[in-house]
Amino acid sequence: MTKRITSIKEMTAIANKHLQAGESIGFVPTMGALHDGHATLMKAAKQDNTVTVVSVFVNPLQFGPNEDFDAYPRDIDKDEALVKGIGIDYLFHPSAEEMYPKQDITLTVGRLASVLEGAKRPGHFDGVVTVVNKLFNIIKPTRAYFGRKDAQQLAIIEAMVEDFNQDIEIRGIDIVREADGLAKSSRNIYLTEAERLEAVALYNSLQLAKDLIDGGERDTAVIEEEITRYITSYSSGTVEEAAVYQYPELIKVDTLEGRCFISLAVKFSKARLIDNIIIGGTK
Ligand SMILES: Nc1ncnc2c1ncn2[C@@H]1O[C@H](COP(=O)(O)OP(=O)(O)OP(=O)(O)O)[C@@H](O)[C@H]1O
Ligand SMILES: CC(C)(CO)[C@@H](O)C(=O)[O-]
Ligand code: BAL
Repeated sequence: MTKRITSIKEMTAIANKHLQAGESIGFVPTMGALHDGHATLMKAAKQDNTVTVVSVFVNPLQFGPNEDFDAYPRDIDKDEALVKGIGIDYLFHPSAEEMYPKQDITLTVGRLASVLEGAKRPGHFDGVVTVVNKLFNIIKPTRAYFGRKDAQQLAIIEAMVEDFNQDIEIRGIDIVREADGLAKSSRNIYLTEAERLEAVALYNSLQLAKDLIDGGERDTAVIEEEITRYITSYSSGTVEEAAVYQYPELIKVDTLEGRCFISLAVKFSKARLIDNIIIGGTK
């Protein structure tokens, strides 16, 4: 039975009770509009831990002034049904007033946020680490689960727990995709019918890049150009970013070497989608 909790005080008391009993807490932070990608994170949390917590909170701090905070899909009852179906113990769903009564102090990420999504969405990762820190302090997880779809977010959270000496194991979970390869995302609902069909171009272009790499291509400029050419030829989307970065250092590389990922951001009429493929490593 899942218990829905909106109060920070109650959530913390429950977390303390479980930790004092020697139980482990697995935590999945989300912004709701839950889908199979989130479900995979939840199942991993359930498998690894005694107690599981999922948070649903559309965090105002990580949205820019011209972004989709108001339009972001919200349906807590539907989310609760999915969370219940998986057998999660607690659904933490605080209000913005509960989470940010004062907001006198927020965190800043620095270099890791100066590229990729951080460069395109100024302040975004400051908002993410601020809310994830608060959620970690409230829920005190033993392990926390993040999707590899948001590769830069995962790298930043890993750096945060290291820099702040937080004794929390961060687990990255592989990207869950639709049957045609499109990465599952709450924002896919913004796609028109025609764009939904075209959006498979993101995945296909990353597969094309993988084929080039498997065929020996090491020049990242060539790989980036091919991805852009493919997306532009097969969809109406605009490529905002197609770039190869070292993971987890998030340094742009000219030649493929070691653990890298190709990051892709494409803007359709309303939806801005991201995807990536990891090369030469496991994270
Ligand atoms: N397709 C997916 N595969 C694996 N993990 C995912 C997938 N989609 C989301 N996640 C992960 O779920 C967590 C919560 O993400 P979030 O609630 O923002 O969902 P989302 O579908 O990514 O939404 P958005 O459309 O805002 O990107 C994040 O760690 C994210 O990386
Ligand atoms: C981690 C997160 C829940 C913080 O608001 C969000 O950035 C997300 O859904 O990936
Ligand atoms: N999944 C990342 C959260 C965001 O786009 O704000």
